[in-house]
Amino acid sequence: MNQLEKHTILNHNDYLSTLNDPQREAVLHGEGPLMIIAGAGSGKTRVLTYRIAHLIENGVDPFRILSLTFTNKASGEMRHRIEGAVGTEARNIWMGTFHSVFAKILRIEARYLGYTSDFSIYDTDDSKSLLRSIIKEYNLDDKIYKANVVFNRISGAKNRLVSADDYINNAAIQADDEAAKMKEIGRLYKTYATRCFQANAMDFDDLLFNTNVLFRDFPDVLYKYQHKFQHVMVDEFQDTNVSQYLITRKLSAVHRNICVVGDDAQSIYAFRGANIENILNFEKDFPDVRTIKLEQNYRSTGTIVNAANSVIARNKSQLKKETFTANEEGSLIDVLKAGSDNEEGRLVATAIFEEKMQKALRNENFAILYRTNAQSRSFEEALRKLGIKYRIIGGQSFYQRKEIKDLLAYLRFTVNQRDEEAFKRIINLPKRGIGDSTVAKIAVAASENDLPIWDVVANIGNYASGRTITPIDQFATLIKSFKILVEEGKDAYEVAAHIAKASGILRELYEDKTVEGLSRYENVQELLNGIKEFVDNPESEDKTLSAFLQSVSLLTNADEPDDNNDNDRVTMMTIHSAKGLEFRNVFIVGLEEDLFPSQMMLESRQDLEEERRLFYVAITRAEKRLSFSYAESRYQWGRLKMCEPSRFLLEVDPRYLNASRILHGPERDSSPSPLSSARNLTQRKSTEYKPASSMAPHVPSDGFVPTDTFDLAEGDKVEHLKFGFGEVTKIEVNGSDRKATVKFDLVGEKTLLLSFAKLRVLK
Ligand SMILES: Nc1ncnc2c1ncn2[C@@H]1O[C@H](COP(=O)(O)OP(=O)(O)OP(=O)(O)O)[C@@H](O)[C@H]1O
Ligand SMILES: [Mg+2]
Repeated sequence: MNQLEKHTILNHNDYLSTLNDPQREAVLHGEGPLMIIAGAGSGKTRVLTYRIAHLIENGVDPFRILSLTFTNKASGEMRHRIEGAVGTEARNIWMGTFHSVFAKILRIEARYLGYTSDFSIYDTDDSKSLLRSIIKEYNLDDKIYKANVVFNRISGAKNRLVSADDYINNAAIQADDEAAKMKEIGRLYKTYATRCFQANAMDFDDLLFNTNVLFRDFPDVLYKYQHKFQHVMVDEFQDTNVSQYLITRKLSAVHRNICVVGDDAQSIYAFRGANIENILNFEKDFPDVRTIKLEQNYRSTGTIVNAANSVIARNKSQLKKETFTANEEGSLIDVLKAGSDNEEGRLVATAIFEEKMQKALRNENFAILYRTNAQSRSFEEALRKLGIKYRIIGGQSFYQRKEIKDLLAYLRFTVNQRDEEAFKRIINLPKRGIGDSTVAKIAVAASENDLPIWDVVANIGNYASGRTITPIDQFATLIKSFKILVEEGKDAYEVAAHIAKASGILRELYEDKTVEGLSRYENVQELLNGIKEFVDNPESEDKTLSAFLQSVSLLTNADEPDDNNDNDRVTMMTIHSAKGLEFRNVFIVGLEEDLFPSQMMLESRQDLEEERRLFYVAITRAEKRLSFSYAESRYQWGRLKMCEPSRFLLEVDPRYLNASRILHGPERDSSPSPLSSARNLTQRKSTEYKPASSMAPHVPSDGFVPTDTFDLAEGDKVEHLKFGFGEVTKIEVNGSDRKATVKFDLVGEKTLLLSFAKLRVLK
């Protein structure tokens, strides 16, 4: 069963009977604003789905329903389920992410903003590359003005609806950046925005920013959509930012049928401007809102729900709500302790292997969740060695691969000859002897003369002389020949297949006989297959290249196309992209200080609380079984670094942790290959997994050791790495599960699990 089939397709008659009372009340709620703020797994998304089905069954035209979700995948699943209830009419719902839905509206209304409907969408790489060239053109110090940092500043401004001019004219807004010695952000922002506009391109933030401008400056356009959308629904409402909220509020101002669902405890995008205030503002903006509470969790075992509650209760800023479950208690949470990151990979992979065998599970029942994408490597290697298939959501996804971006850049430039980033990517690809400085000169000439880049390229004789003219002329002729195909009305596949050949991309990859070359060649083939599928799909009304580009430009990393025949894979992804999803068994890995909570999030209480919400999101993805893991050392920037268990491990009520199963790896990182160990499970178990109590003491130089390696008694004075000095007031032993209650001078009483709390006894 995959994620999709797991949810039985809605049956026309019986779906109301599968809801509890408050859920049914929400589904049947008639006109007027509705808000559901409720804990994880309580059926918010289910309510939204059934509500849409119910509206359609009662005569609401699907074209007049707008439903905003977090990933395209989530909206695909929703649509699929609604289709089961109401039939193909479900395809007409305006459903998708904020970005995809508003890109669609912006294409229709592009002319109001001075764009053509073929505008390109710059991804983050394009944006940063453009900024890098501007920073260079201005001769700014790129150690202070890092493209990444500048990009984030501009993005932050856009998400607060601050335009470049607003920025330049407002000293208060600039204060932060000036304090960071970045006085030039305003000028960079302004030039960046101008260059994007000249390139007929919008970046991700512009899709929201420009939608706001469109609705602010063109009341008749707003009027049209306000009247069109009779019902507006928003899932994951806690993560909408100001700009998204404003759009939804305006769109629902006429009919006032707005239904938002979310969970403040799962708000994890404050760094992108998401604002819990939205939830509070909603009640002000819609004083007649009907608020419905959902308190029963249907997803997870009692242990998992209680563990999650014990963690989130530590956050000061949260709305009061209770979650309980009628599901079984389930097994305790395992804690896997590894000597190194490689060993952590092996422990997790072997645990998956064993659980699969013992319970006859499938790969897709498992998910490994980490804080940062870079952590995937050790798990990938270990899973591969055990022959367990996996899929990485995010990271180097298909559409991020170089050869795919190269061909897409050709396609983009064919459709929009003002696209500066696409131009830079392809002008010398395959190599034509056109150097970076020539490319920079072309960009500057275009910018100085306020011309689209294409006008300079197509008339290069007017702007340059010498050797470079011939290859640029040839390039211009090539692009013109591609444009003719589009103008003749050829479909996306015909044009793209021709471009792949005529540009020389396919030939170059074909001639590269290395393994990487071959796989790149296959990737390009795969992209062409995808375009063919798009063209042949009866659901694609518009089969032009431009329509295809629109459909792929907003695929987020979480929206990787599933490999049809091979869905049975372990899922690996960051916690951020796991939002809204659920898996039978979940491993939360890398639970170490500075990694999770991330070092960057330790500076303020707000940041730490956001990080804790992220931990809460991770825990609540699990249905039946949850495991934590951490490594005692890992390489970072080429140096071996000792790591300390995450404070979050200590924050989970120890009642829910399976201390007797704190699984240790071998003392040193010299275990046999996991493949051979998998064949000898029983034998390996006795050598590799040692219960905590039988571990030989390993005393690091700082004197802090897991306390179960020596005797500790009530009355002992101890020092803890995080909590400081304290006195042991109680010791509890339950099998090999040992806990100590310590009264700390600074932070008060804490109950610690002795197998991983690192204490030093003061004699
Ligand atoms: N009344 C119900 N009876 C049986 N199963 C239910 C019921 N309500 C929800 N579920 C199931 O519980 C699980 C969680 O539901 P859902 O994903 O809608 O929760 P959610 O509140 O959106 O969670 P999250 O906050 O993580 O997004 C799903 O598998 C869903 O099908
Ligand atoms: Mg949900």
